[in-house]
Amino acid sequence: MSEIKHNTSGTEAGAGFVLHKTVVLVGMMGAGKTAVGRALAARLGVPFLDSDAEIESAANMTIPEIFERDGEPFFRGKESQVIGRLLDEEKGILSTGGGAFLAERNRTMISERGVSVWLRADLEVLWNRVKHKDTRPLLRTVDPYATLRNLYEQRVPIYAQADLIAESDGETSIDNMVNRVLDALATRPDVLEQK
Ligand SMILES: Nc1ncnc2c1ncn2[C@@H]1O[C@H](COP(=O)(O)OP(=O)(O)OP(=O)(O)O)[C@@H](O)[C@H]1O
Ligand SMILES: O=C(O)C1=C[C@@H](O)[C@@H](O)[C@H](O)C1
Ligand SMILES: [Mg+2]
Repeated sequence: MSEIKHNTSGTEAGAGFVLHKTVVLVGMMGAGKTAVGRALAARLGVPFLDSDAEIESAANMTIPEIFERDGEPFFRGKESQVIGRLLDEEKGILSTGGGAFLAERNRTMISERGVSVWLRADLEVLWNRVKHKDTRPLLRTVDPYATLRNLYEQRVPIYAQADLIAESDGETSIDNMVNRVLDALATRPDVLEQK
């Protein structure tokens, strides 16, 4: 990876890009925020940040353990703090947790200090990606598919407020998703400038 230079105007990355604002990936569980965010950061040679991973390492607990011991409102408080800190610390690619964009204060921080990209996927695609894993406490219900569907219906209108959208269908590889996010960012040279 090429050397990363931090300065007041942006993070100078490899491949002739300068990142002027943090790119914040939002969307449902299983949308690919973590997987695509990591690959996008590697492609651009900029830092990769993940709010779920930061919360887990700060607490030295997994997300299901935090939900179980301290409850969801406690987790949401930590999530806001971590997103605020990561947006302040350095410019990079920030993958959020699936519920992060729902809180108005988080949306305000993100729109003031970054640019949001909604990784949109159909419910069935999301379900196929999350159904085998037990790491998402909100899906630990008697009917996790119905729970996911309810969350999807409630949340889609809020994710739709993101600045940009990249579509993820069942056939799109993680690398192709990176290209789609870059295509969306091509409309925003104020965020990602190609030298
Ligand atoms: N476009 C894709 N093609 C193939 N697999 C994908 C794609 N996007 C995500 N996946 C896979 O789906 C699973 C869930 O993806 P990921 O963990 O990145 O979702 P997330 O949006 O970060 O979810 P959460 O909100 O729970 O953190 C992972 O195994 C990931 O590798
Ligand atoms: O969609 C959600 O509300 C969540 C998604 C995950 O990323 C974690 O942040 C947590 O499991 C909650
Ligand atoms: Mg994730």
